[in-house]
Amino acid sequence: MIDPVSGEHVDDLFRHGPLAARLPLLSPGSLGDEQRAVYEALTGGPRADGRGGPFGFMDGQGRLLGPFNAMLYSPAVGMPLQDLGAALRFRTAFTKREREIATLVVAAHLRSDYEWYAHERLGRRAGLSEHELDALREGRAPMLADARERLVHEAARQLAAENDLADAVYTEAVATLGRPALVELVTLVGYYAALATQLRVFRVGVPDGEPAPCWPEPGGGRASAG
Ligand SMILES: O=P(O)(O)OC[C@H](O)CO
Repeated sequence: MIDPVSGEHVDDLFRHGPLAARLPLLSPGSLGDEQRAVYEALTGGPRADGRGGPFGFMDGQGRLLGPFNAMLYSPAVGMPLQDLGAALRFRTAFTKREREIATLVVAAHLRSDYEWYAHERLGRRAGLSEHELDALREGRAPMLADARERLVHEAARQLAAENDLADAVYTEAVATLGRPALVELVTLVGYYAALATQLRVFRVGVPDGEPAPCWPEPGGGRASAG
């Protein structure tokens, strides 16, 4: 979409401002007790250990990047929010590929640069191929041999695009995944949509020095990365 005043692509506007211009990064030394507890849950929890992932969520001064800085501003919400994210990352019944397919569908649908940046790396580590990642980034269905993965993709796509599931997909999801996993999937889509909204509102981009993803133009071309 073109901004009528500046003539720039609106999606690109979010990339050009200084990182976290709207929500200054909080230094570890400035945190109160409740903020410190959230900080320690994030930096001492599963995201930070060997299973945590290959993406940057802390800068050289120990300040949190991505959606995690915002969690410090409201520890009352930030603490359960980070724990919900950890539950979705580490404690569901999904395979890593299934989880990252669903997450990347949301990131691509909402064109969330940081979310894509982080989960593209997690998806690659979970075994998603470059073809599969390209298809997900471009909003296409990847060629998935596994029936469960195809269902996770279609359900996540429908949830992200329509905030609902049609009866046919719902029925197939219950039969294939089971009700507990379907509850987890609906929650996962809502969680990453919430983070993507925060990232957008607070103008949080990818970490310094990392390339932003190339989103497709509405007509089928590629938007330039900022
Ligand atoms: O809750 P996580 O661990 O998936 O982290 C948030 C993402 O990295 C970015 O949206």
